[in-house]
Amino acid sequence: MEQQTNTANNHNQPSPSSWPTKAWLLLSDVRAQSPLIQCITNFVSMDLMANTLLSAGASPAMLHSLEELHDFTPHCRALCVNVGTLTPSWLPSMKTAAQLCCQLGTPWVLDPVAASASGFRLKACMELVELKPAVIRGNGSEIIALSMAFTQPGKVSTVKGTDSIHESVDAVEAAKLLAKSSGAIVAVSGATDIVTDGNQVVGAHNGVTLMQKITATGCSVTALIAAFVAVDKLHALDATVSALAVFGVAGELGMRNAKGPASLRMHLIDALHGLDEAALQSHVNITSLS
Ligand SMILES: Nc1ncnc2c1ncn2[C@@H]1O[C@H](COP(=O)(O)OP(=O)(O)O)[C@@H](O)[C@H]1O
Ligand SMILES: Cc1ncsc1CCOP(=O)(O)O
Ligand SMILES: [Mg+2]
Repeated sequence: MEQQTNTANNHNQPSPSSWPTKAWLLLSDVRAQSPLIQCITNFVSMDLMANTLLSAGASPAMLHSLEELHDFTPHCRALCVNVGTLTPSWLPSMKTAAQLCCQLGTPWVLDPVAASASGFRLKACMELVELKPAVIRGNGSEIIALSMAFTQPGKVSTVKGTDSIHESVDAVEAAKLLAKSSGAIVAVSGATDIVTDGNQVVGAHNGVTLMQKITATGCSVTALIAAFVAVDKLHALDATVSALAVFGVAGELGMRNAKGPASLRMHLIDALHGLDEAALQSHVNITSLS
């Protein structure tokens, strides 16, 4: 039986001065509870995503076989679904796991990688959104493409591939529309990470530019969001903002020792593992944008 204490749940909507405390309490809860997080993700991201979850204190499991879901998924505290290397044979597993989570009240998080790169992928992402993710996290181009698919049927916003051709701030209105039409918290990563429930908009200003040059940092922060939502599922917006800020702070601290993307990847994981309250109090930079 996993420990269910949740110190962060005792806090109301954070004021700007209490965001670092909120982030610290949620990270502490992840470390104390070590929630089991199922990840159905792309081949590129499996390693970094699992190591991100482990270094934050969560317990990752990369299971995607349809045959295992009914036994395994009910034991998870959250699910992360990522369509990065989507094939028709994987989609039923993603949908079944998401449906199981909905039935069980388990939060699940969607990463719509390269959402409009193909008609197949966009349709799959839309079908997954219908299965009520607690959070959708993408880069600017992905959120604009997915939002447009729901709000302007027939129009397709192009994506280059998995990297964004938009700034996150250019996707604020699209994120709000997607949040309203889906009921999910929507997060747009970038220089400023933007999080919205459709009304309130919060910005997390942590991170370093070089994080864009490490593949699967976006995928990994989506999984970290799943871990934070697992320990505070009634406050998914706060959990999402906190996870993005914590990952960004780990990037900032890791950058002190990094010589380039490869060593940043290593030092970011080390920094995430070693994060303490003092580091979060001095580095977390979250503001209201609404
Ligand atoms: N210009 C930037 N400055 C600081 N952090 C950034 C910047 N761009 C991306 N990041 C961070 O890198 C991580 C991955 O984001 P992003 O590159 O937007 O996702 P994706 O890999 O899905 O395209 C996030 O934690 C985000 O905050
Ligand atoms: C390069 C690539 N191709 C398919 S999935 C993937 C990884 C994308 O990771 P991220 O969205 O975190 O950059
Ligand atoms: Mg991505």
